[in-house]
Amino acid sequence: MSDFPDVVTAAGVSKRFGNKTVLEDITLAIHSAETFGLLGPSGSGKTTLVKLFTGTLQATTGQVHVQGTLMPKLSMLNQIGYMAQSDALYTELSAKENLEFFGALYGLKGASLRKRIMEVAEIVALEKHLDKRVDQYSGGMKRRLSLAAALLHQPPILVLDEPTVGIDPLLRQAIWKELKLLNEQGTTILLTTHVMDEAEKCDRLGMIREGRLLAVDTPGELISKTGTDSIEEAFVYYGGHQA
Ligand SMILES: Nc1ncnc2c1ncn2[C@@H]1O[C@H](COP(=O)(O)OP(=O)(O)OP(=O)(O)O)[C@@H](O)[C@H]1O
Repeated sequence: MSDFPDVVTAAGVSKRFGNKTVLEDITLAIHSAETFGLLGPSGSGKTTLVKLFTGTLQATTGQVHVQGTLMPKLSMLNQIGYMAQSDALYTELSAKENLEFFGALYGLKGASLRKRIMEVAEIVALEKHLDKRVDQYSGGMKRRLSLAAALLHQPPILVLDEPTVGIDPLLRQAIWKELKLLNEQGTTILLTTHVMDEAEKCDRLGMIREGRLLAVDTPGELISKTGTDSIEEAFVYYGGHQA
């Protein structure tokens, strides 16, 4: 487990593209070994925010720190498993070759890489499809392979941008079980979601709309503070459209 109680922090973070402000004055701390969900409608800035956390983008103003290190910082890549929204896979290669490639990037090799590939393939139920070329994969299989790639190097921080889109409910449950297990073992998980029942599984939620963080709390507190019956209603209360 990390020595830093707040593993990922944003302090007064704004992000502009040209003259368009996409994130405005975001201050947020993600605690060690929690599952933190970012919930917001399409275009609200979730992906941009996670890209700032992974160091894929740089804040226009304000600061992002990961484990106390100012981002972006290339050397922090090993600490983060990032599953982007669009799958960054080599479609002309097999799933196994993709995992070998990503494993090598993280310095894994030989028997330990082979063992780890089997472990992550099992987590996402792709062990029987490892030799198939990725261009023969369905959308959901590609998502699962992307998740497997993010898990390969056992990073202390997982950043998952809509991890279960296109994944059937049974497998989604299995993946959540695995995420919770990783959590218990000390992995910090930050994810974005549109799915309300997933939001309820998070330890804390950040509700985001039009680039602003509207509220951060546990699902239970968000519901009781707003006097509503569900996360969906709480989100609407805070001025969000239904996600
Ligand atoms: N590189 C870019 N240049 C200009 N505008 C951008 C860029 N990247 C994102 N945006 C804009 O920033 C806003 C937030 O986008 P972002 O992808 O962060 O939202 P999101 O909440 O993740 O949406 P979704 O749920 O649909 O993925 C959108 O209006 C988008 O068009």
